[in-house]
Formats: sequence, C-alpha cells, structure tokens
Amino acid sequence: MSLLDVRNLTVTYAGGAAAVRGVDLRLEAGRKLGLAGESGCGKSTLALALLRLLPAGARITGEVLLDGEDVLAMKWGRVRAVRWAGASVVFQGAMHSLNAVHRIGDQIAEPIVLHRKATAAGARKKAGDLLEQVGLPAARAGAYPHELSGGQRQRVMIAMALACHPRLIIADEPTTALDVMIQAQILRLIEQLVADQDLGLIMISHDLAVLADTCDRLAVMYAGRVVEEGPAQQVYEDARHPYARALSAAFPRIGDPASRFAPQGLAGDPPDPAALPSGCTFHPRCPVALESCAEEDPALRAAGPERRAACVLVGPPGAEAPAERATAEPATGEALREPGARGEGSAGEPEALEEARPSTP
Ligand SMILES: Nc1ncnc2c1ncn2[C@@H]1O[C@H](COP(=O)(O)OP(=O)(O)OP(=O)(O)O)[C@@H](O)[C@H]1O
Repeated sequence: MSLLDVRNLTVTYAGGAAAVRGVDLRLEAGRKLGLAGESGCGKSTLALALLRLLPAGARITGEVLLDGEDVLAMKWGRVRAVRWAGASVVFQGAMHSLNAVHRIGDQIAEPIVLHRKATAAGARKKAGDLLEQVGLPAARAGAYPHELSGGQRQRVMIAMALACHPRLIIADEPTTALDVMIQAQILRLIEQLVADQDLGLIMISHDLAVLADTCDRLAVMYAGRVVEEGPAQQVYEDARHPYARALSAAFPRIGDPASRFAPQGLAGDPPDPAALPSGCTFHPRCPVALESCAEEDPALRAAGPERRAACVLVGPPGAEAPAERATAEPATGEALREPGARGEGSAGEPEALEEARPSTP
C-alpha cells in the first residue's frame, strides 16, 4: 500500500472555479515527490487539500488515501488526529507561521501535548531535542521568533513538523524566502531528516532545478492539472510535455554555469481558472500546438517507463504522434463546470488554515 494515494482530486474555492482538477498522485514511504509549476497553477491548493486545511467554503472531491485511510471521508476528530501525527506541513515564510509572542520551545511543544505524545515537561524536553536535530542549540527554545534569523526560523518550522513523528512531510516552498546559501542548507537538512526517519516528502516549488536536485520524482502542474510526472532527473533533463520543457528551460542547471546565462522564458501567462481555454489548457502558449489541441484535452498517459504526460504529441511508447503542426487560435475562454462536491468548513464544522498551526496556548 502506498503512503499517499491521491485519486481524482478536484478543489473548488467558494464562488470560484476549480483550482485543482482531477489530480492523481502516489507516494511511497521514504520517497520524495516534487510538485512544480508556475504561480497560480494549484500547487499550494493541492497540498492544503491533502490535510483539509483549505479555507471555509472550499469544496473537495476525490480521494486522499493516507496509509489507506481516506482523509476526505474522515470525521473532523480523526482529521485533527492525522494532522501533525500522520502528516504535517512546513509552510513558506516561517515568520507568518510562528506566533510572535510565544517562545519557540513552547510552540514546538504545543502539538506534542495536544496529541498526548508527552506531558508538558516531557514535551519541553522533546522540543529541545528537536531543535538539536535541526541544527539549533536546545537553549534557543527560550527565544522568540524575532530573535532568530530567517533560516533559523525555518529550522524551527521543520522541528515543529517532526514533533509528532508524522510519516509524511509536505513542504510548501520551504526555502523561497531564504538566500541561496541558507536555502541549500535547509534543503540538505530536509533531505537528511527524511532519509534518517524514512519519511515521505512532498516538496512544492516553482523552481524545477531545486526539486530535481532534492526529489526522486517530479510532477509538473499546469492550470490545476498534472501534465507530466516521472523520475525527477528525467523530467528535468528531458521533459516530454511542452510546458514541462519550457519550465525546465527557465531554470539554470545546478552545476552547469553556462546555463545560467541562457534561461528561456515562456511567453504569456497561465490561464485564469474561471476562463480556461478549450481543449488543452496550454495550447494558446504552446510552441508546438496542433489545430486539434484547441479541442482535445489529452489525459495523463504513459510516456515511457514510469513516466506520464498529457500531450497529444507524446503518445504511449511505440505509438506514432500526430505530425501536422498549426498555429492555434488564442483561447476564447470556456467556463469550467464542476460536479457536486464535499464542502470544507461547511456549517457546524468551521475549519480554517490557522487550526493546523500552533496557536496561543
Ligand atoms: N483562498 C482562496 N480563495 C479563492 N481562490 C484561491 C484561494 N487561494 C488560491 N486561490 C486561487 O486558486 C488558484 C491556485 O492557487 P495556488 O495558490 O494553489 O497556486 P500555487 O501554484 O500554489 O501558486 P503560488 O506558487 O503563487 O503559491 C489560483 O487561481 C488562485 O488565485
């Protein structure tokens, strides 16, 4: 059984269009999956949906099987038990996630006590141990967030995520706000902890190079869908989907200084989820689009051993791809229709993002 098995996950924000559309993903214990894509493609929405951390009114359909148990079908009491102890999230921007008026040791201890993993005194001792695990002296437990550097605060967030021994860590742009040297240190720390504790990791970033360097597999999202998925280095070095290729070309190769000087951008902007182009949502920006791409929205399908891509030009291994090329018309926009869905934070069960973060004791 996979540690995480996401099936046909769709998320729609209140009054909006679907931000995540029919995503299937799998992660085995001890493996690392990178989730890449431009701003607004639905990466964070997908991550938050896994633990039902979306704002009130968001609707989720599909299945999120964590160790075989569907998080989307759980009662709220069970969801709260799974957060921190089954899976936990490291958010970007630790300054906003930590409580400014509480000592960091108390903030790390809070989920430990909440989940009855230790007494208050035991949790404080454990907080010190966790700080040491992430490379900070235990004595820093008495510090307030503003007394730490950005990198130290992110280490605290990682310590907190590990506090209740989860099997899965979801790291949403964990190094985005940090300078390059500190970024590398935090990435190596996450890698080391994940390996030592045999955790599953989902790491989200817009930076394909960072993900390829850290993760085993990569999933590239565009307009709420996974458009390519496969072994990380293969997707980065030899992407099959034209969008994944463009994204890969936009980031310099780690260890290849020459590529720093030749990053290639992608013209245009990602589509508005409320006005998606017809057919393949990437076709208006696609340099190799066929006329038929304005009508046909290809499913994610086999594109080689352990690889999947959603493009008509990338057939199953051995199949011939269509040869005709044409310039596609710009998208006219087509409203997305959503089937009925389970509501998050629905009446009687208000849930908000804040709940998963330690609050004032
Ligand atoms: N709370 C919200 N309410 C309504 N729409 C939202 C909300 N949060 C995100 N969205 C919309 O959902 C879509 C996906 O956003 P999301 O933040 O998941 O993308 P992302 O790939 O993580 O982007 P970024 O890298 O900028 O964080 C966007 O169109 C965004 O405007």
